[in-house]
Amino acid sequence: MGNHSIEGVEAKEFSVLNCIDLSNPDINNSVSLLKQACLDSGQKMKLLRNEKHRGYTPVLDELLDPENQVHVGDYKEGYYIGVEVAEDDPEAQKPFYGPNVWPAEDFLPGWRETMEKFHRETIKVGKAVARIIALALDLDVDFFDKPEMLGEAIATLRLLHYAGQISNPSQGIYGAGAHSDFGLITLLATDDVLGLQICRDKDAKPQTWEYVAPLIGSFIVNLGDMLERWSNGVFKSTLHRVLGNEQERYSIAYFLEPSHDCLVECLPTCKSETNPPKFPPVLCRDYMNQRYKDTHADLKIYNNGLNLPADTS
Ligand SMILES: O=C(O)CCC(=O)C(=O)O
Ligand SMILES: [Fe+2]
Repeated sequence: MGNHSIEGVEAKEFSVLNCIDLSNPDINNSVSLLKQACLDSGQKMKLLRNEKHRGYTPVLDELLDPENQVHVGDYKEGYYIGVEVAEDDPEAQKPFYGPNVWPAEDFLPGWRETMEKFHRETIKVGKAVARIIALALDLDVDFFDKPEMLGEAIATLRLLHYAGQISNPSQGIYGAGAHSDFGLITLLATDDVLGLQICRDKDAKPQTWEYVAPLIGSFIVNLGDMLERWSNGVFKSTLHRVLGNEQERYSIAYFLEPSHDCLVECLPTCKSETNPPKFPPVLCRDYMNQRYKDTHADLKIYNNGLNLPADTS
């Protein structure tokens, strides 16, 4: 990370955050193992995500932009891995805590260990970025480190695979529909296939979309909707989408949200008499439940085994 102060730094210079070096040979290994797993669709459905949002999410399971996606979901499949909490631990009562869904060790040897390590290491990066955000908002540097914040974070790793379905915005076909992520920030690692686009000014009409150039060995940092709410719009959440071309693409998203019981409300440093809060306070668990419900297929559609949402392409 560079030594720039936040104030007065042009938005472009924030790309110095790309210099966080997390290159880890294990990750390459896990990507090839994941590819192997993707070839076996019977296995995948055995690992189907559960009501805690852990496990495999099939193509079209998620629909992020219902207005433009004409009711066909995202052409991506994924695998959610959250904070591992044993079934008999009282914390597992919380909607986003519980045991993960893991493939059998002999099916993907070492995979669980690699993913758990990635989860542990990435949260440290997320907290480091959160400290910079805290300073930029005139808060104590450790504001987001408190237990009710990221001390007991909901932190979800999601491995994503785009099989090469070509997107066609005029027909509402997207790798991932336009959206902003739900939480504080998302750390995104991608392969070298172009696909991710951001819209810098989400209120502009028409919207302008630009590709984000992949940079191997670095994270793209997307700002989430809770940060927009906390900061009263000082930080706008990043509107983004993925366009597929015929190339296969892989990415890893690490979504960082505060504790279940965190009340996300306008920060004292972001409001004044002339600038009152723009958003009502929300409880993190309620907000997350609603956002997942709004964007993911009802699990009941999978009751008949391999039934996927209708693909009208
Ligand atoms: O695959 C990507 O680059 C982005 C994925 C994404 O935006 C998401 O899963 O929320
Ligand atoms: Fe996203």
